[in-house]
Amino acid sequence: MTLDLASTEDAESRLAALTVLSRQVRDLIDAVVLTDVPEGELTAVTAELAALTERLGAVRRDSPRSFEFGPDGLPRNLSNAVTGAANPHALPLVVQVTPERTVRAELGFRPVHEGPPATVHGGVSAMILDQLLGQAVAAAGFPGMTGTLSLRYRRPVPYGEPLVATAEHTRSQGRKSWAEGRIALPDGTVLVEAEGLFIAPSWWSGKGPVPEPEGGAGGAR
Ligand SMILES: CCCCCCCCCCCCCCCC(=O)SCCNC(=O)CCNC(=O)[C@H](O)C(C)(C)COP(=O)(O)OP(=O)(O)OC[C@H]1O[C@@H](n2cnc3c(N)ncnc32)[C@H](O)[C@@H]1OP(=O)(O)O
Repeated sequence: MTLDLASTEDAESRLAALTVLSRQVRDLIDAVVLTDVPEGELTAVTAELAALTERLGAVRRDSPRSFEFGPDGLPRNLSNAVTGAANPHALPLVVQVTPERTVRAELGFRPVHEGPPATVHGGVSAMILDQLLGQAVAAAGFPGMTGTLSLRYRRPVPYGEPLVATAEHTRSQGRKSWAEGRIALPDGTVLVEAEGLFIAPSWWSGKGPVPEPEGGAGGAR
């Protein structure tokens, strides 16, 4: 097999442009949440956005990009809801694997993540920790799907401030693996902590039928 370097470069260049677009859309989302412009301006911007949405939809995939290997040989998921640089919904969380095979991410929430006043929505914190714990079991060599995730919300999570999230694999038994993690202030004060059970599905080892997601397409992660 020969690698078509020109088309690989083209694909990477297009993905870089998609990443820049996603960043711009994040800025747009933030602007929408905080805007106080008059109604006429809201209506005018909405019309422009409808036109832009139509342009982007002119050529459409059936489902988001899934796991793939980047030019560096490492797996990536540019469309992931938490880590995907090419998904405007994602923070995106940038997760580092430590030499001890634990995981760590520096993060900052934004007003768009607000639940209670001046506080990050608890479901958003849960989403971040689900991803981080999942990456912790994967980094330890035991990837799986979330079976259970339990959280203890110790203090309100602020947005607009630097935070640190960490997680580590704690044990495995058969197809089940457990991990713990937390979101903390830079001084180590824990705001939310989580424990999760991750299960390597029977169908990964060909021992069971691959379930169809309820409601049709869109099940790929
Ligand atoms: C291309 C390269 C890729 C590289 C790779 C990189 C990885 C990069 C990391 C990504 C990190 C993503 C992190 C986000 C992770 C999500 O968000 S995953 C999405 C959320 N979770 C889901 O959608 C899971 C939905 N549930 C399922 O698919 C299935 O129920 C499960 C959990 C896979 C289990 O299915 P199954 O394999 O058929 O399990 P089954 O044989 O029935 O049960 C096995 C055992 O587990 C127990 N069990 C089953 N379900 C549960 C449960 N929910 N709770 C507790 N126990 C359970 C059973 O009781 C049984 O126990 P034992 O009898 O053995 O003691």
